[in-house]
Amino acid sequence: MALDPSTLLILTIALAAAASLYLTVEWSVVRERSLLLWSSGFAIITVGSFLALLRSRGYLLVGIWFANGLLIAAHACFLAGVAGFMRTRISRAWWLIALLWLLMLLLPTHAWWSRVMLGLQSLMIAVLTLRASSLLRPHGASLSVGAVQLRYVLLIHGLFYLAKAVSALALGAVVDLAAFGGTLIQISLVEGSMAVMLIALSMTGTERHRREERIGQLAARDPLTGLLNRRALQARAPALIAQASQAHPGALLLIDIDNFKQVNDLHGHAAGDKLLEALSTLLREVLPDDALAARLGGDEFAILLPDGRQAQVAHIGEQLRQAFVHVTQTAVATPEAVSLSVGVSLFSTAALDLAGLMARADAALYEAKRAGRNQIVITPSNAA
Ligand SMILES: Nc1nc2c(ncn2[C@@H]2O[C@H](COP(=O)(O)OP(=O)(O)OP(=O)(O)O)[C@@H](O)[C@H]2O)c(=O)[nH]1
Repeated sequence: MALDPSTLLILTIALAAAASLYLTVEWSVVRERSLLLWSSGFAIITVGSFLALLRSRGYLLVGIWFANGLLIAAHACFLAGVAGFMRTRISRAWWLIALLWLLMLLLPTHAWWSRVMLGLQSLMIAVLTLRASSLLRPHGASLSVGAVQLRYVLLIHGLFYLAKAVSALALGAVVDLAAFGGTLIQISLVEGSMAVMLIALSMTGTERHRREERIGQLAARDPLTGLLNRRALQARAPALIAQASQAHPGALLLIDIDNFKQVNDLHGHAAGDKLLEALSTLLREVLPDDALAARLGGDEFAILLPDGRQAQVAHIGEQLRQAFVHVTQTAVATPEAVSLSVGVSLFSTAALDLAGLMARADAALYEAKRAGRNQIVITPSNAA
């Protein structure tokens, strides 16, 4: 079936313009540079397809190959956008493509050059697209669904252009780029309109997902210390508590700064804030990676340890207590020592939930305060 190139071009113009507009609106909300680059790519495709449509009807506005060249520029924008999205820099050598692009515009008009133009153009687009797809490989961090979709859509699109370059240059296919003649060009027009739609769809998903992830992360954190907040601890604690067994007990530590009010009263709120930050830094240094550390509010912190053997917990508590006293002694002068009181609740079953463990740790903390502060009181698990 012979497909009407004009119809396909009009379809591509409409889809690319819609994609460009859609991504611009998305950019106006998210303000991510990659969205603007991708939107520019689609705007360039819109202009290129429009110029190609005019050329096919005999209106040659800017050089015979300019419209095809624009497709290379559009894919360069896609690559730059992907690099921005992945927070990576691409080599300056990619600017050579721009140079090659300009040189290609000087190719003669003769039909034979039509094949050369299509081959070189397809090769450049394939290289740009496959590079963009390879940048989207997850490096340690997992990618969102949108980003994975984009990676595969770009991979297939790039491979298609590679096959197109080979067929244009090596096979004896009929290629009349200027008049959109030949099966290869017709297939390419169909692939083009499909690719516009799929690439744009996966691009819009990528940044939105990242933004939602960022909002989720912010909502889970205490703004001053960056530790988990109470709500996030409540959400994550059940999974950790459920792991506890006689062989692998866990522990909940409640930490409260002693005489913290004196720091605020004598040295100002900012000095108090600095001390809270210093304690959170200590927690990050001393605690194992699998621990959950949260600021519950004011000068009160909670820690859930998956390794809750008594000796291990006592060691961590003691490390924190000593290191904190050292910090306060050198940083703030107060009538009474600013130190840490720690109440611990050990657990070897999931019999108690977070609230139950908190109540026990709170009782132990109260004991520590009553016994003169600056100490750790541990409630063993068999007291549950
Ligand atoms: N700088 C600062 N202070 C805070 C913040 N949130 C609460 N506070 C203050 O923390 C202090 C908590 O004091 P308390 O725990 O009641 O008293 P304390 O002096 O620590 O006494 P003990 O706990 O009994 O040893 C109060 O002065 C609050 O105003 C905060 O985000 N920053």
